[in-house]
Amino acid sequence: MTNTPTAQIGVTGLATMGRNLARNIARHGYVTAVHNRTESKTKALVGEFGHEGTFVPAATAEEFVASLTVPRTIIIMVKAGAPTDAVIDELAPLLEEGDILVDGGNAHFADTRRREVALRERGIHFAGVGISGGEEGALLGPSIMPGGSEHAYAKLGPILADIAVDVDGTPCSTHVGPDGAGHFVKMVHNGIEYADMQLIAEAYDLLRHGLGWTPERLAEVFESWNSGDLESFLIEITARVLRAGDPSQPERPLVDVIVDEAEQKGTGRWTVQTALDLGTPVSGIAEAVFARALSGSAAQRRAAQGVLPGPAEVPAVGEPGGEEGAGGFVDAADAESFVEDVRAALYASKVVAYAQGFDMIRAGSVEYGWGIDPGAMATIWRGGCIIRARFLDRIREAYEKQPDLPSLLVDPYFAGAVAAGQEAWRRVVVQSVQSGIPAPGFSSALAYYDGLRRERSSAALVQGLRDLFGAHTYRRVDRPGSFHIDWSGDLSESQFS
Ligand SMILES: NC(=O)C1=CN([C@@H]2O[C@H](COP(=O)(O)OP(=O)(O)OC[C@H]3O[C@@H](n4cnc5c(N)ncnc54)[C@H](OP(=O)(O)O)[C@@H]3O)[C@@H](O)[C@H]2O)C=CC1
Ligand SMILES: O=C(CO)[C@H](O)[C@H](O)COP(=O)(O)O
Repeated sequence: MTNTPTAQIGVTGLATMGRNLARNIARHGYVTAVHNRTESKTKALVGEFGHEGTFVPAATAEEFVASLTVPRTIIIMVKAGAPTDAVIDELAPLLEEGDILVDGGNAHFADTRRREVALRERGIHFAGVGISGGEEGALLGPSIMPGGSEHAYAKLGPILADIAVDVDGTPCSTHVGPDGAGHFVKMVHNGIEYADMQLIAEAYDLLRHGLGWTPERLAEVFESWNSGDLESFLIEITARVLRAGDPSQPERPLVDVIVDEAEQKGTGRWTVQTALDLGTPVSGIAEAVFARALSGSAAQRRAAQGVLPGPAEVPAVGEPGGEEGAGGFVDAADAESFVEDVRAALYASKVVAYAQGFDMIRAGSVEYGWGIDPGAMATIWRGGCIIRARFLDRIREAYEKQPDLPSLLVDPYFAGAVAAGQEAWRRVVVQSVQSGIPAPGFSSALAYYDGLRRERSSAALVQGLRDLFGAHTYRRVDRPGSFHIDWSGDLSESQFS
């Protein structure tokens, strides 16, 4: 099979994401070259969906590159890490100066920076592009976070805007910034995704054990929440999962037969690792990553069961999957107000998680000189991606009004919304502690909120301790400079600068 150069764009890597992305591109009228390491996937795509557009199948990397018009645009959609390097190593020698190579996978932004430099030396434009929306989004319109040079974006931008989902006439794709900026923002997106899911899971856990309601009844609660401030894709699919029955025994809730150990591919962990380097407290994302790790610590969990007691005075909780009204720690008469408290706690904690994520985007942008516009990120996350949510429009507005907003939490709308729910939030955290139902996302978000708003923090004592054991010095509230106490002598103070 020898291809003449007719294809406007190529996609290599035709698994879940690449296959649907290629279909999306072809459906928009682009002649699309398709290639996969294992050729059967290429044949399957063209055999099943060839009628949707003009595909140019290629059996080898050489045929694939030869089928593209010059300068070439190629999107790589393979497993992140070593597989991406392997594909780049195979393609790069076949490319020419001016060609554009796009990595649409979930790459670590540091890898993207490294690859961009290496390929730039060969005259190839490398663009790291974050794509979110899963299988369905890739086909019907994802949210796209393109990084890379202005030059690459000039050619790539219109294609990505065509295939991205549209919200209120605006495509959910915009140039994020140079080199690793797109993958950095995608990484933080996924970190927020972790935090959001953890908070939803905590809300479910508290409601389930607090009220003793069935998952099906709780699905109704989440459905009702989805018509208010919490409206989002994740709340919508929570209702779907809770409503689902076990396919092999439909009267049993699916959620009760799924092993309670959350897995992870790594983007949440990368977010936290990077946040530690940047010094940005993304406690909501960190709690979510650690909660997944704890859930997966099967041996320790087994060892602790029946050994570590819980609170003695808590009434018996209905068996998971038991009858409605089997009993929880909340009095039946208080059920409605408990549901409303949990909703308020979820919303406030979610605002904190997003505020922390946006802080991290700003910190990364400053560190790497990317010039990322946070409001533009909120705009492209309004549709297509996993964290799409009604309140992202509010976040967009907040940054439009004040681009240098110090924290989303001090925007008047969000400050008011969180203040309105804070008493309920505190009640829920107290209740979780008293009942022994862990809610690390809710409680750490509340601790962050209190840490942010208090005039004086406990860190003054930490500084005093550091000065005592290590002469690390401290600053004073009443005059500039660094100071140290002669702790082993006469307790006199000396000034260092
Ligand atoms: N699945 C999702 O919901 C999302 C995934 N992503 C990201 O998109 C990318 C693609 O994801 P997905 O479609 O799920 O596929 P996978 O991450 O499961 O990767 C499978 C693809 O990678 C190819 N591949 C693996 N190793 C190599 C190699 N050494 N050389 C060449 N090709 C290789 C496979 O080829 P072969 O068929 O020959 O094995 C196949 O095409 C990933 O980076 C993922 O993180 C982003 C957003 C959402
Ligand atoms: O990128 C995504 C969505 O935007 C994926 O859904 C994400 O990679 C899932 O991550 P994990 O398996 O770690 O939960």
